Amino acid sequence: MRDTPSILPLTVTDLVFEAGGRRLVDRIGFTVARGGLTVLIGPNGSGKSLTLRLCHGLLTPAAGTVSWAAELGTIAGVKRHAMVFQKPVMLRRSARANILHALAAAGLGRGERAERCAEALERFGLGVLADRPARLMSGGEQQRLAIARAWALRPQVLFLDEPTSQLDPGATRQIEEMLAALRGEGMTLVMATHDMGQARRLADRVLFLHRGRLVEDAEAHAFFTGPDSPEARAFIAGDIVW
Ligand SMILES: Nc1ncnc2c1ncn2[C@@H]1O[C@H](COP(=O)(O)OP(=O)(O)OP(=O)(O)O)[C@@H](O)[C@H]1O
Repeated sequence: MRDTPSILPLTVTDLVFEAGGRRLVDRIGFTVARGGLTVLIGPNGSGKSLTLRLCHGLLTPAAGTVSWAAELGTIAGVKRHAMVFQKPVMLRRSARANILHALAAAGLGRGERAERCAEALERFGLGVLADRPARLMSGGEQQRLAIARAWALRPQVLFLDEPTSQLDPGATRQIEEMLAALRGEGMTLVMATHDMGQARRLADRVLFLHRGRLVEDAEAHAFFTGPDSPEARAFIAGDIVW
C-alpha cells in the first residue's frame, strides 16, 4: 500500500496580523511536523486564537506566510486540516445532520457520507444522540459532536481553540481522552489553551505566546520544568502576565 501523502510539515514564517491599528500577531514563526500534540499557551489576548485561525486559513495575514507541504493543506483538492472552536457552531438540525452537512460540504458522495457519519457517531459515543437537535445538546455533548464532525473529514491536522474552556471537569476529561486517542492514532493536533493542567497532561510541545509574540518553542517537559523566559516563568507560577 502506498503511503498517503502528507500536508505536513506546516511552516509558519514571520506571521503578522493587525486590526484596529494594533499588531496582534507579531512575526510569529514555527514548524509543525507530523504527529504529536502542540499546545499554544499564553495569557488572555496573547494571540493564540488568531494564530490558529491564520493557520487554518480563516484569516489573512498582513505579512508572513502559512505554507503546507501540499498545496494549501489539501490532498486531491480536499482540505485535510480541520478546526474545533471554543464554542461549537451547530446548525439547527440533528447531530447526525450536522455531520452529514459537513461531509456534503466537503464534496463527498451520498454513500461515503452515510458510512463516515455512522462511524463518527459510533466512535464518539453519539449513537443514542444522533437524532437529537444539536443545539439542544449539552456543552460537552456539542463539543464531542464538533470533534466527531471534524474527525469525519479525515483531517491530518486538527486545530483546537480552547475546546474545553466551557466544560465541567467530567466533560473536559472525556474530551482530553479523545484527543489523546487521536494523537495515538497519528493525527497531528495543535491546540490553544490557557489551562496549565491541560497543557501538562496533553502537550508534547509548547509554543508560549505573550502579547502577540512567540516567546518560547520548547519540548513540553523542558518548558514546564525550566522555561527560558521570565514571562513563561511568571505564567507557570500563576502570576498574571498579559
Ligand atoms: N478582529 C479583531 N479586531 C481587533 N482586535 C482583535 C480582533 N481579534 C482579536 N483581537 C484582539 O487580539 C488579541 C489577541 O486575541 P486572541 O483571541 O488571539 O487571544 P487569545 O490568546 O486566544 O486569548 P484568550 O485566551 O482570551 O482566548 C486580543 O487582545 C483581542 O482582543
